[in-house]
Amino acid sequence: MSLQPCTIMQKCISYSAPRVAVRFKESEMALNGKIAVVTGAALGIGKAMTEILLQQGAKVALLDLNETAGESLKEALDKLYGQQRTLFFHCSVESEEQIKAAFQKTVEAFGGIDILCNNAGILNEAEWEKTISINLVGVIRGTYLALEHMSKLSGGRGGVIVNTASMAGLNPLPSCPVYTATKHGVVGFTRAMAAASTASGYGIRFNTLCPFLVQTDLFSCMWDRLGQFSHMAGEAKKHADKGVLNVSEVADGLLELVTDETKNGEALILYSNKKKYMTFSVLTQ
Ligand SMILES: NC(=O)C1=CN([C@@H]2O[C@H](COP(=O)(O)OP(=O)(O)OC[C@H]3O[C@@H](n4cnc5c(N)ncnc54)[C@H](O)[C@@H]3O)[C@@H](O)[C@H]2O)C=CC1
Ligand SMILES: CCCCC/C=C\C=C\C(=O)C/C=C\C/C=C\CCCC(=O)O
Repeated sequence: MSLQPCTIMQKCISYSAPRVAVRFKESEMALNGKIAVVTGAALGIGKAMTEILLQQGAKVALLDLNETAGESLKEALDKLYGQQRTLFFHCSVESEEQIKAAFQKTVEAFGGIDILCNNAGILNEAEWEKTISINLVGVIRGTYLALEHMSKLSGGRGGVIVNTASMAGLNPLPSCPVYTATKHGVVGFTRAMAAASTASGYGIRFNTLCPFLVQTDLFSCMWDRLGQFSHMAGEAKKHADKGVLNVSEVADGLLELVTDETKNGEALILYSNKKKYMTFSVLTQ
């Protein structure tokens, strides 16, 4: 697989139409009547998550900082699924106010929230504070605000929250220490929330997706985002040789975590053509 600098790659990226909508009969759709929110929904993994949730019958609120890409995706999805199936909100996960407003409008339009995918993330070792703010603080903020609508303790129906971490949430990526720290944080936060939910009766399951490399802009553009670690860019080639996932493989992983009601506090590791659940050892005294 060849890796290319961001500028060239962006010219190569063309809009790929969402997968065909009418693949399933209504009775076969696992998420009929469910309401989902996806952050970072306009491109890459979030876009594929949105598509699979729609294919399975859910209504989806798309939240993204990129207004142009978000609105153009909404327009394409309207043609396939009808205008009533999706909402788009121009929203940064760094803004408490914007997330709050997006959740509130979703509940008013669709009648609740059953599924939250905290997916928005960046890789930028040069802007490391922003990386922490989006990748980790954004996930915590989204989760806490969603609890107000989803938790059975506050009148919600319960549901499932899936946070996009990474293999870098389980193993170190030496060229990206801050990205690694944020993704370890997401895995730890999610596991703790899963246990808190069980202990407190939120009625919400919490899981993480931990993909290896995925063919998206984040991956293609990492060349100029490594900051003081840019001399380690060759590491990418070594990793890429082990295989790169496509976004629909990650979306399939999401569907498994959303639909399998036995999964809570799990980290689903996704490699190209294979997947497995992380086994965590628990320290006892
Ligand atoms: N591409 C990869 O190799 C891997 C990516 N991941 C994770 O998957 C998630 C999605 O990444 P990709 O789809 O690859 O990236 P991407 O760059 O293709 O898409 C990210 C989306 O998030 C949006 N976004 C960025 N900052 C935002 C903010 N502050 N508020 C709202 N939306 C924002 C972008 O506008 C974009 O639509 C990230 O959390 C990333 O860390 C995990 C493992 C591997
Ligand atoms: C040179 C830097 C490579 C950067 C690659 C670009 C994007 C990566 C995004 C990720 O989320 C990373 C995903 C997987 C790799 C993480 C850990 C590597 C573990 C190494 C191993 O176990 O083989």
